[in-house]
Order: sequence, then structure tokens, then C-alpha cells
Amino acid sequence: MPTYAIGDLQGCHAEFVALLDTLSFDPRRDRLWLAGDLVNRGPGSLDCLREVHALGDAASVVLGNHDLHLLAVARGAVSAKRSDTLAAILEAPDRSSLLDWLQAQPLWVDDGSASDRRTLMVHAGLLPVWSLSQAHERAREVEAVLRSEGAGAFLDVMHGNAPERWQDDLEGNDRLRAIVNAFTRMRFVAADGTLDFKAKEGLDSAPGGYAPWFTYPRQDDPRIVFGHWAALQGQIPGARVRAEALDTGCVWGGTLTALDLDLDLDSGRRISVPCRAPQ
Ligand SMILES: Nc1ncnc2c1ncn2[C@@H]1O[C@H](COP(=O)(O)OP(=O)(O)OP(=O)(O)OP(=O)(O)OC[C@H]2O[C@@H](n3cnc4c(N)ncnc43)[C@H](O)[C@@H]2O)[C@@H](O)[C@H]1O
Repeated sequence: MPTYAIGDLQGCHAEFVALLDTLSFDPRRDRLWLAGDLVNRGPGSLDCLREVHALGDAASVVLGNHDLHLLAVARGAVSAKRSDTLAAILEAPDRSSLLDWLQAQPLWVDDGSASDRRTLMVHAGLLPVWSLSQAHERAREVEAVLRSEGAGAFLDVMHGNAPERWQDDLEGNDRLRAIVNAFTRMRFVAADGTLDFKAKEGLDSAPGGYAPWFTYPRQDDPRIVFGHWAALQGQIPGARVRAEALDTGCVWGGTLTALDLDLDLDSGRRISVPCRAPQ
């Protein structure tokens, strides 16, 4: 029963089907972890959502920034951007069941062990100033709100960069937004936990005083599976944590990548399929 982790689908449905085929994936036997951003930018967002939803318990998903953006657009909290490819989902007859399911997905998935060396998946990364248990608790805070009657009120004000620096005494929507931004939008971070939201390209685009989140050493030693940062092309030079970058930029003309999680970190067993139709 292999478990495969796959990076950002972003509506690349044809490639997703091709990758599952290459893996000979069988939902009765195998398991799938999906690192978030199932939708947007690519042409097959509705099909991706339906396909993953239909996998049921065979798939574990974390929410990415584009998934959360879809939830906010769907309730009219923000307008769709010109580059969004979400219209088919918003007009679909099964829109409600798909969006309800999406909104119930977590920010954090792990292998169920309590160990400091557990394998976990988040969309963007793990904020270096948080311990493993703090990060897990904070993910649970947001997940509880998204599954509550207060979800809409938070989605209405979720977008935004402030507060950029995490502080333990943050409260209310500022606290929730800071948690969402750390888990789903982080790339470069300052040593005090301040996030940068401008730089999106490769490692040489780091603003002064900021470094990739995975270059800060941690006291604990989890194996962190993440997506989000396409320009890394799956590489994390200088990493000081055990991490696996899985967004290999399919929607940008790169590849869609799966990692066999049951093998050792150093085994490097990745399976990729090429983008079929660059955006
Ligand atoms: N709390 C909140 N506040 C605000 N917004 C929120 C929010 N919560 C959710 N959102 C939403 O988040 C969405 C994304 O915001 P954006 O700000 O538009 O997205 P992004 O950082 O570019 O993220 P993306 O996930 O697309 O990054 P990727 O690495 O693929 O691509 C990034 C760049 O990498 C480049 N790239 C890709 N592959 C590359 C390669 N091989 N080499 C170099 N560059 C590459 C691409 O050209 C691209 O410019 C918006 O819709 C926004 O509304």
C-alpha cells in the first residue's frame, strides 16, 4: 500500500490523470497526499476537484492559497482575478458539495505518529519560529474556524498581508490571517518570523534580511512535504530541515511530480509527468 505525495495540481487535470496512471494508482490499495492548490491558473480545475473528491479516504489534502481564494471568491468576499480559472467550478451543479468538502480540508496532514521526526504535509512550509506542536495547534485553530458557522466571517477578511510578523498574543482575524499566510503563502522569512510577500521567484530573489523558510534550523526534525513554490523546481539547496519540495511548476510548463513517501528521504524516488499544454 504505497503512499504518494503530489505537488500543486492547479487545474492540471490531464497531467494528474497521466501521473496516477504512471503510478498504477489504485484507490482501494494506495494512498495519496496532495500538497494543496488543487485549483486555479490551469484549465481543469473543476475536473481536479471532482477527481480528488471522488477519491474519498484514499486522498489526504491540505489547503493552499488558491483553494482558500476559491472559497473566498465563491462567497463574494473578493472578486475573481483576471488570471483566475475558477468560473467552471462556480457554475457547476455540484458546486456546493465540492466547496463544502474543500472548506473542510485541513492545513496540516501527518503520518499519525507523535514523533518529532514525523512526516507531515503543509502547502507552503513550517514557520521557523513555531515548534512542531505550536504549528500543529495553530493549524487546528484555523481548521476549526473554517468548519464552524464563523467561517464566512473569516473568509470575508482573510485576504491581506498584515500582520506580517507572528506574535503569540495575536487574536481574532489577525491571528487567523497570520496562520493562514504562514501555512499557505510563505517563501522568504526573516529571523524574527516576519514573512515577505513580494518575492516569488527563485532563491536569488531573496529580499535583504530574509531567507527561505527551510534554511532555518529547527529543534525538532520532521520530514516536511510542501508545494507552493514553483520556481524552486523541486530543489532546496541550503536546506537545514528535512523537506521535500513538490511543486515542480506543471501549470507553468514544468512537470507534475509524485514522491513515494514510504521510501527513505534520500532515496530520491520521484515520478514526474510533463506539462501537456503550458499556460
Ligand atoms: N490571506 C491572503 N492574502 C492574500 N491573498 C491570498 C490570501 N489567501 C489566499 N490568497 C490568494 O492567493 C492567490 C495567489 O496569490 P498570488 O500572490 O497571485 O500568487 P503567488 O504568490 O504567485 O502564488 P502561486 O501559488 O500562484 O505561486 P507559484 O509558485 O505557482 O508562482 C509564483 C511565480 O513563480 C514563477 N515561476 C513559476 N515557475 C518558475 C520557474 N521555473 N522559474 C522561475 N519562476 C517561476 C511564476 O512566473 C509566478 O510568477 C491569489 O489568488 C490570492 O487571492
